[in-house]
Amino acid sequence: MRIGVIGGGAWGTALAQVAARDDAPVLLWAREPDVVESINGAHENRAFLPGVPLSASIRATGTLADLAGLDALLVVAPAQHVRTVLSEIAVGTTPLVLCAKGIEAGTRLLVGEVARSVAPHAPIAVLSGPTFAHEVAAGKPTAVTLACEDEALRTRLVERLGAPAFRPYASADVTGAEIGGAVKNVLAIACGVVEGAGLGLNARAALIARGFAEMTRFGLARGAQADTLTGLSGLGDLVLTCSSTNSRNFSLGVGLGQGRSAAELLADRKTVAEGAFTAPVLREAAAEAGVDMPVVAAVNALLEGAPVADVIEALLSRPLKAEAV
Ligand SMILES: NC(=O)c1ccc[n+]([C@@H]2O[C@H](COP(=O)([O-])OP(=O)(O)OC[C@H]3O[C@@H](n4cnc5c(N)ncnc54)[C@H](O)[C@@H]3O)[C@@H](O)[C@H]2O)c1
Ligand SMILES: O=P(O)(O)OC[C@H](O)CO
Repeated sequence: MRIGVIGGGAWGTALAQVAARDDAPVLLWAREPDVVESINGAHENRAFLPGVPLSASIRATGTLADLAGLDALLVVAPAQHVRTVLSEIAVGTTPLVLCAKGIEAGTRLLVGEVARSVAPHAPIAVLSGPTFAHEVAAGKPTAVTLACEDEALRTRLVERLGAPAFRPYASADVTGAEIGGAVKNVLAIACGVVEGAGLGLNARAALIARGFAEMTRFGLARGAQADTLTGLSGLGDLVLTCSSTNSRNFSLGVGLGQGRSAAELLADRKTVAEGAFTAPVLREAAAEAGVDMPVVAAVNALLEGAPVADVIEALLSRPLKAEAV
């Protein structure tokens, strides 16, 4: 299976490295000419994954059309740009493996739904889970959910991408795999705020648990299976992203919790904190589905400039209620 990767950020590069196991050729499209040059010339992505020696079998291109005709494409552009990049390539019936985590602004579509609308004849799969790119690229043990409704394709992808230190767990629940990754980014911002505001570890654990209840309510309303939400792409990724400043979303939250503004924190940013883009559209999608998501609402308030103390007080003064989802 000849693999192409759309997106030369940290995650696209790390996944190219996974796919290049045993010197298998991998073609990666990057938007930035310096990334193409750095990968082809120095076997390193100095801009987005510095310090990681890449396989010589990874070749980069700045021309999306070069990826046409490969056997599967890993789509690793940020969620808000997936529609544009897929519109610029003749996908046809080539399987698409969606690896971005988010919901498209305006349409409220999950990335897989965006892909279906742009490339209606392409089989869809989703790869998602607790995966810091630099750890995957360094060969540290990692497990992900690989979701695809087509059992034969799912098996081929698991076999092609799987390795002792990169373990894809198969699932047929594409929607569930996507919702975990999209929602956890917003909840990670909230956990970062707890850290930045010095609210303590009890508060962070409570936020992870109550945030997971929000993810579950929203996921079930959108057709996800409960098992997927408690798996790697849901709870697994929530725990990872809510625990470490290696997460861009958690770090953004730390800054907000320290009283800095979202505008200041997001200005001139080269890397993506998807939660900042997903938060407003998730709030809309939750309202549309009739799902209560108070932590998501709080993150939106902070991104819109509400004072940290006010937002925390509003959350803490909600009426006490039963714990059940
Ligand atoms: N980095 C990780 O550890 C990690 C892990 C799992 C999933 N992801 C997800 O992968 C996706 C990509 O993130 P990343 O970490 O690889 O990116 P990154 O933050 O390392 O780099 C930013 C990327 O955005 C691209 N970009 C910026 N503007 C663009 C535009 N107008 N059109 C197309 N592309 C544009 C850049 O070319 C670059 O590839 C995100 O959805 C992210 O949530 C990241
Ligand atoms: O750095 P973050 O917050 O985008 O998280 C990266 C991955 O999604 C973790 O699984």
